Formats: sequence, structure tokens, C-alpha cells
Amino acid sequence: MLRLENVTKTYSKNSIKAVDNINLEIERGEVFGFLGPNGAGKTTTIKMIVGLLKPDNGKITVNGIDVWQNPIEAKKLMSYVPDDPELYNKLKGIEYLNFVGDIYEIFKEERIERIEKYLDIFELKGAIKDTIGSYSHGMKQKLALISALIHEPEILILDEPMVGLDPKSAFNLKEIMRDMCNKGKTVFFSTHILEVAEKICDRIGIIKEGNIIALGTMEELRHHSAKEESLEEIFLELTE
Ligand SMILES: Nc1ncnc2c1ncn2[C@@H]1O[C@H](COP(=O)(O)OP(=O)(O)OP(=O)(O)O)[C@@H](O)[C@H]1O
Repeated sequence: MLRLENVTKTYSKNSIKAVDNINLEIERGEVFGFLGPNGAGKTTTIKMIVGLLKPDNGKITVNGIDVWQNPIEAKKLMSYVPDDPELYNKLKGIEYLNFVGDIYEIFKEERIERIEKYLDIFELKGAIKDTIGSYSHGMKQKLALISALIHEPEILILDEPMVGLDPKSAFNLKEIMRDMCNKGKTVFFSTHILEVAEKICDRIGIIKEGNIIALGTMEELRHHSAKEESLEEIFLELTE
């Protein structure tokens, strides 16, 4: 579903090799957790996957479609929620959702049904006629998530999705992620919350200084350590 081949990115500003020749293959139906210390290269990788940052080298494909050669077709399959979504503050919540619905050409009936469903799940119905500028960080996060879900993407890409969400919304988002994968869709997300990764991911990748230093299921990651360790212990050992 998602494939990264020899992907590298150096920021010219500071000559830092943020991502150093990484290879990844994420299958359909997988929840993939992308972990790593601060500054490891997670956001840089995600921005390259979603077409916001051009890799210096390498190739990224979604369902075989090259993200950089065929961006529109690739983006039709994806949804992306950044860690700090910048939305249009002057629009009302519902106007923003309809705007996204128009971009993805979602028919009216489906659109209404999906918007209603996710507004209920994320308890945002009461604020949907208010302007986004009046929303809290968590409310903006929820609106961005709803806008990412209404076109039912083949792959959902989330950068630190749990930050700012209240416990109930975080729980519901985890359920949505699992449910998507049960339907054969794919979820790729970065997080620092290791309990979440341990609980819901089919596979985990750990990046450090731009290199993938561990990749596999929890079972496989545990194989590297002598005893039955938690993801937190494995993570701390590997990233020391
Ligand atoms: N716009 C930029 N210009 C220059 N260097 C950058 C830029 N963005 C990121 N970097 C550098 O690239 C490296 C990787 O950063 P990145 O944001 O991808 O890390 P991250 O794993 O997402 O970190 P965090 O967990 O703190 O969000 C860091 O050394 C960072 O300083």
C-alpha cells in the first residue's frame, strides 16, 4: 500500500540529514506506528509521504502511484492530519467540512451522513456553526480529523494524533483506526505515547537520527531483547 524506497532528505538550511536512506513497506489493513525521539525524522518522513516536502532521493508510492510524479491521484487515496493543523479561522466548522467534501467530490447524502457520524463521535456538533478561530486546539484537532475521515481514505496518515484530544476522543480515534484496518484500509501514525502504539499497532517502526533502527511487530521487537519487555523499555534501550 505504502512504500518508501531509499528516501533521503537533507535540510539545506542546516545541512542536517533529517531522513537518511530509509526503506519501509506498509501493507493494506495495517496500523503502523512510527516512533522516535524528538528530532528523529518522523515529521519529515510524513511530510514527504503526503507530498509536502520533496525527497532529495528515493521514491514514495501509494498503491503503486508515485506521490511525486502523480500527486493528485496519490492524494485522492490519502488523508493527512498534521500535529498542529492550520485551518481557515474565518470559516465556520461546517463550511470547512463542506469545503473538504467539495474537494474530494463527496456526494451530498454520503457527506451529510459521514459528517453527522463523526460530529457525534467527536462531540463537536454544538460548535459546528461557530468560526474555527473560536475553537480550542483540541477542537481544531477534532475538526481536522473529521475532515480527514469524510472521504474514507485508503490510507490515513496522522502526525501525533492523540496530542490535545480528550480521553474519550482519543479512545474513539483508536477505535476508528482499528476499524479502518479491519476494513482493509491502512493507518500510519507517529506518536510519543508508547502505550497507544503497543496497544493498537500491528507493526512499529523506530527512527533515530534519520535511520530506521527497529521494525516489526511487538513480538519481533521483543525478540531483540532478552526478557519480556514493554515497548517503553525496548524503545529506551534502542534509542539510548
Ligand atoms: N524546516 C526545517 N529546517 C531545518 N531543519 C529542520 C526543519 N524541520 C526539521 N528539521 C530538522 O530535521 C530533523 C528531523 O526533524 P523532524 O521534525 O522530522 O523530527 P521529529 O521526529 O518529527 O521530531 P519531534 O518528535 O520533535 O516532532 C531535526 O534535526 C530538525 O532539527
